[in-house]
Amino acid sequence: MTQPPATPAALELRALRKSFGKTEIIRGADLAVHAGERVAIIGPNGAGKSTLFNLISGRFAPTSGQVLLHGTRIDGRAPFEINRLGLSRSFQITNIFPRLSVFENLRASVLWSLGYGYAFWRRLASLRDANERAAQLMAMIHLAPKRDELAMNLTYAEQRALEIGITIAGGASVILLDEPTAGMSTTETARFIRLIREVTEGRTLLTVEHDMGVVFGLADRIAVVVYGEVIAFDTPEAVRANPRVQEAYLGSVIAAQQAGEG
Ligand SMILES: Nc1ncnc2c1ncn2[C@@H]1O[C@H](COP(=O)(O)OP(=O)(O)OP(=O)(O)O)[C@@H](O)[C@H]1O
Repeated sequence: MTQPPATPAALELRALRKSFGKTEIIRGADLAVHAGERVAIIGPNGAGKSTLFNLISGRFAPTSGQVLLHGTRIDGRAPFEINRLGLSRSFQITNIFPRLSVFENLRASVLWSLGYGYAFWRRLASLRDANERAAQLMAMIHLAPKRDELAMNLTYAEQRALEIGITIAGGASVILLDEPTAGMSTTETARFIRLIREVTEGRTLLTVEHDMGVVFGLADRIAVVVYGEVIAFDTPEAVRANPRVQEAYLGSVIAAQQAGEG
């Protein structure tokens, strides 16, 4: 009997390498993320985490190796093409239009994802669909009470929630979040982790994160990047107990956090 083909990983990196000039920053990274998994990428400063995100989202082309989205090669493609294939990235620097309301921001993202500008004959139907979808998104990110508030007048945490709404507006199956809770208070962070869990339910999430509380609260698996390589990719418990990770990174981070708390 022939085996049915295995479902491809939602996102896969194969022997990925990236050099800037003569300096190799990503040195053969391998990673396979299952559909529906939430993965945090951690590692010391300068390890190459942002570069990996830039390679995955199409900002940089790799020097060699492959990036696959649901089995389709996306390395070297333009960011908007990768977005159309179902991968959406949110930045620390926001994509929000400050002078548009919450609802208008969401609707603009939905319309963009529908290719509104190119299908004006579908205008009325699209607009109705977009309004409905924007309203759904607004409820998901708990900003319905702020429907008509200009984005510039939201609190920082609300702006980050809106950013997540914009990121998922197109229905992407794979979401990349860059330090989603950076700059938030402890209470806001806890609330935001719950929000991220809710809105990414059924999707695949990759996040770059420095806050170990967020990492251990959010991730099903953790990828540890050190010096341009994925040195461990496992459950939070296994990563925490991994001697190589302890030595290369986590030992010092946990010690620093404990010293900070003490
Ligand atoms: N466009 C670029 N040109 C040249 N060097 C770059 C470029 N982008 C990143 N680098 C270098 O690549 C290395 C890895 O940077 P990267 O930002 O990916 O690390 P990181 O793990 O995200 O670090 P951090 O945790 O501090 O954000 C750094 O030495 C950085 O200077």
